[in-house]
Amino acid sequence: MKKVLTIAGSDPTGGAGIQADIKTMSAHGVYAMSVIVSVVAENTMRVISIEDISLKVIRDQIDAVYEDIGTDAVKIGMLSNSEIMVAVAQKLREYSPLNIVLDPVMYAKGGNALMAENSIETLIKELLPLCDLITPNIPEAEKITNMKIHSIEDMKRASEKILNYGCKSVLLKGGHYIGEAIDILYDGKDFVTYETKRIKTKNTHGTGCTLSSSIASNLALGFSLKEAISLSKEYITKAIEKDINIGKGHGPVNHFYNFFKEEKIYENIK
Ligand SMILES: Nc1ncnc2c1ncn2[C@@H]1O[C@H](COP(=O)(O)OP(=O)(O)OP(=O)(O)O)[C@@H](O)[C@H]1O
Ligand SMILES: Cc1ncc(CO)c(N)n1
Repeated sequence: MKKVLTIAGSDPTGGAGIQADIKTMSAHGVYAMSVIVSVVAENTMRVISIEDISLKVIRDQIDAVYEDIGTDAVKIGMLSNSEIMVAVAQKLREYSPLNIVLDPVMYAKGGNALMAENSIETLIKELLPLCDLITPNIPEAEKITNMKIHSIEDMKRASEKILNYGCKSVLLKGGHYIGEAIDILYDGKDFVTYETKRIKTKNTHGTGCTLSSSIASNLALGFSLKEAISLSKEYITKAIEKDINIGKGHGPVNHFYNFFKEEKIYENIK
């Protein structure tokens, strides 16, 4: 069985963060593990409070995973400050896991900060060079590159700039763009566009967490990066489409619909 680790924050209402990651990974037939770096008291409407786990316990959790089980892919989500980023980066350098997917979470859907503004430099310096893929949304890409993104051309220019910081590839997500839901992959050679129709819904809490966990799972299962993203784009689109309408705000997506029966490619899960 393939094993995937998420290093991220937790959401007690189960729509984003660690909980969304574990649901997504389980739906892909991989064994999910988690290192919790912050406990976020949040729901579909707002963030109430955030408590970071101590650096020691973050490091110990990562050691616990690698001492015993190991990973085929790692998804990194919310890292709330520079000290946590440095601690996680140091452990990643120590264990050199394959298939690192970084979702540079900065804000919750309601606009609350999940990452300290002054830690962007650390994110760029410490974590980007370790990543196989980074999956920023448009506001996150704007912060990383210090440029405004208003068009597909701007998305491409921003991806080139982010790749120069040392990660192997960039998937710039267009969930926040007007028009269709267009994500663009840049791997240093080609731009690949993944486009679906925009679904009319308010229930998009945790879409980024779900997409990055799905990509990490598909990479662990042995798919190439381009295949993994294509399958994951299909997964997130169906998860948004099969609306479950939970909560009073931006509700979670659906991990419970049996996508596998529809997807021949998943018949051989071991
Ligand atoms: N309304 C929508 N219809 C179809 N696809 C969508 C919609 N909203 C987002 N997506 C897709 O969902 C994925 C996640 O993108 P998005 O930009 O929403 O991430 P995000 O802002 O990081 O999410 P979050 O921070 O809430 O976890 C992308 O593939 C994007 O194209
Ligand atoms: C813990 C956590 N991670 C990520 C996001 C972004 O969706 C969120 N709202 N909460």
